[in-house]
Amino acid sequence: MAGKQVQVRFCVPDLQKERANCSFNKEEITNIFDGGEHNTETRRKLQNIIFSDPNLQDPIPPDYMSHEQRYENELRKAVYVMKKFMTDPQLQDIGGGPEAIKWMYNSILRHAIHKDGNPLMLHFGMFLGAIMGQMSEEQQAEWLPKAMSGEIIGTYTQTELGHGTFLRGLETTATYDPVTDEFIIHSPTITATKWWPGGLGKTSSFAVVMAQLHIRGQNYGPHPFVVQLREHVTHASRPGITVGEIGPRLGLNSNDNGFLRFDNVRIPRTNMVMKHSKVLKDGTYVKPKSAKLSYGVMVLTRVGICYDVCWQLMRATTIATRYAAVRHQSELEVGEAEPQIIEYQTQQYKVLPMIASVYAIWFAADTLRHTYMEVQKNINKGSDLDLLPELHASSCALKALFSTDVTDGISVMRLGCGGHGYLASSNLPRIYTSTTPSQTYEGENTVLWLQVARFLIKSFREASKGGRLQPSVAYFKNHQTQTRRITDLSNSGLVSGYERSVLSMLEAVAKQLQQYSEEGMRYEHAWNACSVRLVNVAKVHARYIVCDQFVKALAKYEGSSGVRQIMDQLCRLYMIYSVTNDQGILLKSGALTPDQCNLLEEELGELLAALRPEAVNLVDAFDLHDEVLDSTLGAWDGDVYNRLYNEAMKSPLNKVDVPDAYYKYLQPLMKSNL
Ligand SMILES: CCCCCCCCCC/C=C\CCCCCCCC(=O)SCCNC(=O)CCNC(=O)[C@H](O)C(C)(C)COP(=O)(O)OP(=O)(O)OC[C@H]1O[C@@H](n2cnc3c(N)ncnc32)[C@H](O)[C@@H]1OP(=O)(O)O
Ligand SMILES: Cc1cc2nc3c(=O)[nH]c(=O)nc-3n(C[C@H](O)[C@H](O)[C@H](O)COP(=O)(O)OP(=O)(O)OC[C@H]3O[C@@H](n4cnc5c(N)ncnc54)[C@H](O)[C@@H]3O)c2cc1C
Repeated sequence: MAGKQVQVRFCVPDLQKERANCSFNKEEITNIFDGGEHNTETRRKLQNIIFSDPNLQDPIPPDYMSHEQRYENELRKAVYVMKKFMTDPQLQDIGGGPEAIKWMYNSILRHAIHKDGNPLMLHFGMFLGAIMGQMSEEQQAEWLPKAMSGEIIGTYTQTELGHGTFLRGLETTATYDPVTDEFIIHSPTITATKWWPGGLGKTSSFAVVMAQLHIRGQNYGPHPFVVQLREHVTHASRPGITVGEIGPRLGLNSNDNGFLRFDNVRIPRTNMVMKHSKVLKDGTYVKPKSAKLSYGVMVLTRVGICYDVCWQLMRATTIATRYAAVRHQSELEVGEAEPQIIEYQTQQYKVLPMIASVYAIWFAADTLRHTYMEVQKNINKGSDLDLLPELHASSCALKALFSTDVTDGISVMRLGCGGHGYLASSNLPRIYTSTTPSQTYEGENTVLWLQVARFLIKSFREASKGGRLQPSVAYFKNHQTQTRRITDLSNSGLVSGYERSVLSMLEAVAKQLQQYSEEGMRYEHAWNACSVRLVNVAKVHARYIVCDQFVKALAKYEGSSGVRQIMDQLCRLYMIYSVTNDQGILLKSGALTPDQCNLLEEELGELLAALRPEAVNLVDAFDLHDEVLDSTLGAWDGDVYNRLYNEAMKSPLNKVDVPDAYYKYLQPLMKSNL
């Protein structure tokens, strides 16, 4: 248990001092992030088993491996994990088997096993997600056992060379042939080549393929189909299939992201993924309740990404906070001992708001997950889909906001560790390169912001007519009666300040849209001409959601008073950090005055000072195992300098005193200059 470990494990004196006085029950916080005591226990058991298994160690640090070695090493571990979970009696005790594998790959532990991506990620994430969320019961009975056991490995292939964002522009076709009861999957152009899917290059034998459904010359839009790409046993690509890997990326280089082309590949009609839309044998198309239901896997993954980036921020803040307590630099008072860098207010301003952000993200992600589950329940019951626009807008807003906040936050954590933060052994560079693509995949963020803006403008117009509003925009109903100024600076006052700012921004942009329309501009062009403003208002609305959810989550919290108190402080910090960052917007909308901004800035300084003594305890409470952190700067013991030195010794260049390259290049140069 983390609390007990504190008593017995070695750590450097600086961290001992930090840990000596903790005002709250760390274990209670650990349980929040695990989703309950039982989950904490399960995770710890799992990590004890996984991290003591020599087969899951890397033979050399992955940074020193070639492209092929990295892929092979991660695939080896992923397959080993699958087999181990199926057979190891220790794991059966804690609910082993396929469900546990899925559980683990959708938890923070996957970042510990696979440090730079994992060839089976898309299999466990989106392929299984498509089977479970998009297939009929009959189809699930056929495909799920095969996918769960690893008999088939799949991925989700949607993006093409020519189109990622604009789904309706996909060029891959699935043309129904009623004579043979088959679909013909085809890539008509170079730009129709599927491009990017994880695990596609060399790993997957099957794929869910998004293709334009054509029946008797009519295009019914993008639909998902299951296509076999590689032969059983030999794994050779099948006739009509051209498949391979797309080459090195900024990060996630073990994912074998791939390309895929189809040359009139025939699949049975029943391989169309048919929970929502169907094609009958005679070619009749059965419409879904909503055309957007086939986008459901993307929505689920956007929810998953909110958690995933939260875990990445937990890792980065743990590393940077512990390092800030161990690192001494400069002088606060002339002639005095060099202080821990965490004593500098500017350093506190780097780490503490990011620790608070972890909580903010977690609570908002949890609410989003519940909305997702409610919509799923309604879909399965066949009841109305009223909440679908809410789910779409909120999942777009939170995925876009969190992926940006966390990527920026990790960058701040790296800078907060000075030069050592730039070392691969700090793990901050890899945490960064694994997180930044979340701003692009599963919907490029600007595009998602524009989807949110579309929802806001629609809702704003609905509110003016006194129409029904979705939960996240229920506050629009007051928009005509409210004065803009807020008078109290409490959390609920600040949330209200955000509401008023969104409404003020919407009013202005709606007016501009209207004006362009009156001047004869087509709506789409007017929209484009206003899109910078539209993105801005979407961002402020997203921040409003997160602040609102944080306050609401604490209002419901029933734990100990110590934890409650520290979370109240973190919530306050998150609110003031957000509002002061956005003060230009809140001032412009008239929600705040400059004097109020000054008061908030003063309070921010006081909060940083109040939370400073708890910083290390707060990140300890995330309970991240050293293997999850994988960092010279962030390990629990704080033995930073020995770890840095030992890691440097692993550089292959240090195997010999004088490398061959010296004799080849430098020596001739140096000799010629003698
Ligand atoms: C512990 C918890 C949970 C565990 C979960 C596990 C999940 C795994 C998590 C793993 C985490 C991390 C690993 C990630 C690995 C990376 C994988 C990356 C994979 C990919 O990138 S796959 C490809 C993704 N591609 C995209 O996202 C493309 C983006 N584009 C689109 O989504 C759409 O094209 C669009 C931009 C939304 C536009 O679509 P379209 O042109 O059709 O629509 P319009 O703009 O015309 O709007 C029409 C109308 O439809 C509404 N709408 C659009 N989309 C949806 C939707 N999904 N749902 C509901 N409604 C939708 C839109 O609002 C319009 O409505 P309106 O007319 O205004 O009423
Ligand atoms: C690491 C990684 C993993 C991936 N994994 C998968 C996977 O497993 N399966 C899969 O199918 N795909 C995958 N993708 C692809 C990913 O989903 C797309 O890259 C993403 O959806 C963005 O699409 P795009 O690349 O076409 O960008 P584009 O849409 O071409 O974006 C380029 C620029 O154009 C702008 N833009 C585009 N449209 C608009 C618009 N309507 N309004 C305003 N601006 C616009 C964008 O904001 C952006 O600035 C992955 C990508 C990455 C990086």
